[in-house]
Amino acid sequence: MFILIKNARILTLDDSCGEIQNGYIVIDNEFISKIGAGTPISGNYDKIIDAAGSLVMPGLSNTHTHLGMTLLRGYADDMILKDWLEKEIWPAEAELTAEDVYWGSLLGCLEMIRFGTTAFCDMYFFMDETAKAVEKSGIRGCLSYGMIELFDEERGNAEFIKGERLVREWQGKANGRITTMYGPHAPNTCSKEFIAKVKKAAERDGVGVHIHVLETEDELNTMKKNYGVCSVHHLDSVGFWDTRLPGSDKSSLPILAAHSVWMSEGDIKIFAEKGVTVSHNPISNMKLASGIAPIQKMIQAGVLVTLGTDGCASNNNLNMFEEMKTAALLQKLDTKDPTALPAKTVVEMATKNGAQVIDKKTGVLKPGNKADLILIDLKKANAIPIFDIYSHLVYSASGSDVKTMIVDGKILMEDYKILVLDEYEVMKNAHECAQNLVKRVKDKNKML
Ligand SMILES: C[C@H]1O[C@@H](n2cnc3c(O)ncnc32)[C@H](O)[C@@H]1O
Ligand SMILES: [Zn+2]
Repeated sequence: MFILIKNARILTLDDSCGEIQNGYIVIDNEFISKIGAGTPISGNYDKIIDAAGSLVMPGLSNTHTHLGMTLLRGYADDMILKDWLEKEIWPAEAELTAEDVYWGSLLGCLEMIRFGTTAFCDMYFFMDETAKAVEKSGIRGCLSYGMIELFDEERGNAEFIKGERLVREWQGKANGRITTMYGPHAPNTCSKEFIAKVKKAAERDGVGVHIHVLETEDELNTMKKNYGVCSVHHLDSVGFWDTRLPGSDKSSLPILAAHSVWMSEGDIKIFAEKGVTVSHNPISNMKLASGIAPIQKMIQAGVLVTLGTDGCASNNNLNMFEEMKTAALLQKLDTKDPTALPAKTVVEMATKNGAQVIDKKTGVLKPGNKADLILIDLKKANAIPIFDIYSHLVYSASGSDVKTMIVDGKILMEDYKILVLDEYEVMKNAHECAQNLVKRVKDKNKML
């Protein structure tokens, strides 16, 4: 497809270009071929989008999700993380089927399209199903199988095989929209030996790693009690944070650390030195009362920080606009400094920073980059006046202001109409799967 977007206000996120008040973008198949001010040269376009009254910007990147968990939205609220996982979520997940994860993932993709997220990093089970949902929905996904070894070698071997198979079968599929990582669940659910094995496999296969780290004080205390050091230092002792392609620099493979709440100054220094990327999930951290990640300190130390929602059972949605606003407000409150985490920094976290771990040719609108972008409706009461576009996006705009989405040069939603999925079918099937899943869990509990 040869697409022209005209009459647009454009936020490129490209430092050398910035904002264009009235301009155009030309998309040639999956790539942006031209961006400029004013009116474009005429061309033989397959499609012309008149973006008058809209802002065109890079799509949002959600760097920590568990998409299959969309079916467990609101299933177990208001609990502490350990009980929530062990008493409610894991027993429910034991009843999940491949079909559940397919429809749950597709529902998640639908919600992300509606709310402007063009790319995400996921860690879950039955990941072939999530990959199929990504293939079908047209968005971009970096997928990992969540390996929970539980310090059991036999279980670890079986988990590792599933993680490895996902990487081998799906890396680069769907025209590169699907990428993969290894997903060891967390330092308190996987042994050091297992994590060292994962590091080697990631380097061998040339993919990154996605892990939960220092999410709760309980994790910090358990690690200190069992190993004498925190999770970051524990994994540092097996070189996990140095996962990289042999002979290349620290940025060669993405190392994605979700949460990173209970970080010491020393932990932050390790992340900065080793090039670890943090996925900050403020809403999940607030809902589970896990704590407040020292994001301001991490950024000052040079850590690349991105944003994620976490799964729908701890958020309870996939709305990155809510995540952006919460991230900004929470750092201000925590540091008692209203200048902490300004709006521009938050928008960068949700776009170009996230793109660094998913696809480096996205996250910034410039020629040669992939055409992953969204149109935000500015003809809305909450968009008048706009003195600063970053302020609007973080403090006033909402996910429902996203009217059009293009990923890899393909239009997924236009003027609020989803073009790639039968929205009703997805919602109906996901709803049925959720009801049946909960019934199976209840029946099983009755038998116990
Ligand atoms: C992949 C597994 O991870 C589980 N999970 C979901 N949210 C969290 C969280 O906040 N911390 C740790 N683990 C989490 C998910 O239920 C799967 O079992
Ligand atoms: Zn998580």
